[in-house]
Amino acid sequence: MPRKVNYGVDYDEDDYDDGYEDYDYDYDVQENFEEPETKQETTRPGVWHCPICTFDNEDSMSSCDICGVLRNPLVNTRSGIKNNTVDGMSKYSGASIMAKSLFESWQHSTPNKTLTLLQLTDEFVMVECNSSSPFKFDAPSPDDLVSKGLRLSKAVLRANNNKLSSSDVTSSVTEKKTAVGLPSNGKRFASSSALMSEDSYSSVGENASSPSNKVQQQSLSTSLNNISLNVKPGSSKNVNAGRAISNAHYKPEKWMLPEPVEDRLTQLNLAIVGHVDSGKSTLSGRLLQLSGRISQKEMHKYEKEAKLQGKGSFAYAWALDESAEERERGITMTVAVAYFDSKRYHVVLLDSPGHKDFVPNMISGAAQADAAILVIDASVGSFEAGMDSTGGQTREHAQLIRSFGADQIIVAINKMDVVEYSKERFDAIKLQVGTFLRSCGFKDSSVSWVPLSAIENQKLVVAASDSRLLSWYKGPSLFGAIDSLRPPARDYSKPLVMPICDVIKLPPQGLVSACGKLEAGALRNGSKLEFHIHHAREAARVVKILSLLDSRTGKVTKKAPRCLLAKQSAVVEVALQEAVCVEEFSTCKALGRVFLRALGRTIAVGVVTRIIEELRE
Ligand SMILES: Nc1nc2c(ncn2[C@@H]2O[C@H](COP(=O)(O)OP(=O)(O)OP(=O)(O)O)[C@@H](O)[C@H]2O)c(=O)[nH]1
Repeated sequence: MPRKVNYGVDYDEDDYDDGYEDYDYDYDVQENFEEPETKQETTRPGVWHCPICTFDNEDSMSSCDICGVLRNPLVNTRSGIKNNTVDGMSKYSGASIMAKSLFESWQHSTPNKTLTLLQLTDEFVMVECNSSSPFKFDAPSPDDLVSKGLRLSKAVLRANNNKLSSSDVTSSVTEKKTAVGLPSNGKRFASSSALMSEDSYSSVGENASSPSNKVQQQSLSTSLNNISLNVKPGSSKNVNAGRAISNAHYKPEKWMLPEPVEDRLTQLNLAIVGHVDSGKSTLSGRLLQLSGRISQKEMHKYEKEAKLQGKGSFAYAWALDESAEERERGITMTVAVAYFDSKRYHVVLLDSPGHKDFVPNMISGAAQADAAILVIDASVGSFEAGMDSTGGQTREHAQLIRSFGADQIIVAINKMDVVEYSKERFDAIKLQVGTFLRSCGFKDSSVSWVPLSAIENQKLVVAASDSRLLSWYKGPSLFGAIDSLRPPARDYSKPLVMPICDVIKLPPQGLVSACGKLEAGALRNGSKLEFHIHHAREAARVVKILSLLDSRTGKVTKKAPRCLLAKQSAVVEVALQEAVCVEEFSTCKALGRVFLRALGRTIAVGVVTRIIEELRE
């Protein structure tokens, strides 16, 4: 429906460099928009229908189990409250679906090839590209898969470990006990131990002996603590010395360095994240359709099928949400992967689940991301639910994305049609989210804002046609914002590091397949490898809180505090139940980022500063 038009962009062009101390961390900003009338829920016996996300909740629920919106009118639901969480998570392996798609991506560049981890030879893990048939991905839970793969790798590594000389490997295999520094506070450190830019991290890592440099931090939030891991003196010396020597001696072979090829698009792993029902899958489906990856015929099919199931509004989402349960529930449960080309990039789109129960699956996507689109539902109630400090996935996803190293983010303020393309609403959301993103460690210059409507195709590829949006926004479309992202840096000259996102066992042949994102180095047939699994989940125990830190200066303010409160920063020692592969952040950023979760919530983010006890069996 064509409407009126008006004016222009209000991009922040501030370049923040490392001036984190300049930020205003008080992000509990009051909004100054007028609340449009809220929609009324509809009810059927035993269930009430959420007016925002259309989910049918049990009558006992006082707020929507999917999007968190309060029931309207609020009904007394104290008796017989049942936690109607989404179950079946373990049946869906986001990682495996992602693995499948990543193999497809591999095929994209090298047709008819799959990446197969064949076996450990006497000395090395061999990775080979062959034309074996695709794997089966009817996998159990992602974490089961990863830990199974980890165990298997560990077992074989143990058997072969004594044959791996320091010149063959460049980093530690496993660690068991670590000390974690928890800087909290939602603020970044201005100096060595404050929340830093990635460059700052590197330089700090070189001076790890300085007390103020022992803890390095990454993105923080006001509700989160930051963590970093330490090693006991002595053992760390040997561990790090060995690593430094082998890295210093490393010389990439000629084939490892990329040849400048014109006309080849740079690959960009782009995670689509955000609160449940904000429209991530719909937006992803739209992007695929507009970039020609979904044909009109396919789209008609999705529309027809979605209508038949009474889920007409989910037609675009169906392109990504492929399982029957996802479609029936109208939510994404696993990371879906799709591809499209923009002018500059071959985009690998990682559509993440927004529901709180599937944050572990979302993490699989976040770990692969070079950049992210944070989708925000502009409608009244939904945006606020996403920003809720206790359960809002807008906040949690932004923190996780940043803590995995993606420092560029596009904020897609979606469903602008629902708020009549109101500039006031857009500005209020931008103010609140912008302050929060700064507290997570995003520089203003690395954040772009696009008001859009995925359903009405406003501002996705071309200029808006709705006059109300056109009247005040003349900035880039979502495609334009994607093309404005900085290309990801891949360090080909360093030794190979490939954190594994998925491991699939092929029992008949006794083979194990693995896939992951190459963080550094290069890979080809017969490459000698060391595998790291960096988003494995492992039970851990806080052994002791070593010191509290001033979150601005990073200086120790108190030794051995008895407890750690929200927003505080600290160095904490953590013991893991089983060994996992990690590196100190100064050695390898990708393997040095950690976060702690408890009771289904992310409670702290930070980095590994020291490995205390290394398991080398
Ligand atoms: N009015 C309006 N509705 C939208 C828009 N984008 C998505 N929706 C609707 O929002 C609902 C949820 O959309 P999804 O794409 O499934 O949301 P999601 O964020 O992928 O959901 P999860 O992955 O389960 O978190 C659907 O009914 C969509 O039709 C939009 O721009 N405007």
